[in-house]
Amino acid sequence: MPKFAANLTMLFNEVPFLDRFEAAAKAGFKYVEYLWPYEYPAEELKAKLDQYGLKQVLFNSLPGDIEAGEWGVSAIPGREEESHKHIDLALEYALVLQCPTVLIMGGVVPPGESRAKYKQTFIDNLRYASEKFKPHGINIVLESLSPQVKENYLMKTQDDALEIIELVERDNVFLQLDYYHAQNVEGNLSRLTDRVKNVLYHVQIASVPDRHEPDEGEINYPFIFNKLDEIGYEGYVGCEYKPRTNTVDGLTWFDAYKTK
Ligand SMILES: O=C(O)C(=O)[C@H](O)CO
Ligand SMILES: [Mg+2]
Repeated sequence: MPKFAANLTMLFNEVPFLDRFEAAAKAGFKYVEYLWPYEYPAEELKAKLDQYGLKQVLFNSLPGDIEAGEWGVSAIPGREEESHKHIDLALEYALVLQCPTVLIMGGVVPPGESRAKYKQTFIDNLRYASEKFKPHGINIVLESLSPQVKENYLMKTQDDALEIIELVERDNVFLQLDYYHAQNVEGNLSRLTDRVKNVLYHVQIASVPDRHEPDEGEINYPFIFNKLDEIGYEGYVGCEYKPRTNTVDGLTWFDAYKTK
């Protein structure tokens, strides 16, 4: 049975961020993820995790200048030094938070720019991250994003991410499969799950088309959860969705999976 992680960036927005740890624990979650921890001292977040008996299972490297449309700098030629600073900072936080996995954000490839150059830049920076994280047993994941969320992001299909994982040639770089994006871009989710299973390390879920709770829309998540069990997936499943109304009211789907 999947191990579900509350995504505190998307869930429990009814309360301030630092109160979401308690809310998630009260709702029955044992694991949490969120996009970026950097607004708070790592020690303060670790104290929250400990206070509510939660394990942090994922967070991301910094996104760069979101206002300017950036979504990661590690794929952007000329920003290598900044990328390495982001990676070093992510390592600092991962060690304090005892978080086993970091998503390294690649970046947007502006129209007219060489995708090949961005891809090679990302590969080089991932190798840097791999070397830094390896001694601490921390793994890296890459995620492909649908154009309606982030147009011209370096990785759109799962094959885009698989290609980079292969080219990086490091044994601590894996795939984060977000079924919301995968359904929007390519569908065929059960066969896709089979195809990526050897490098599948983190999963995220949300309904399609509205990115709400996994109990509506065009994806049959109970079937997907059984599929993940079938392939022996032992990672986490991040609940990265926008609640229809109130987070807790929308968690009825979770009742069947909550570890008592
Ligand atoms: O956008 C998503 O689906 C993510 O999981 C990343 O955290 C940010 O792109
Ligand atoms: Mg995601």
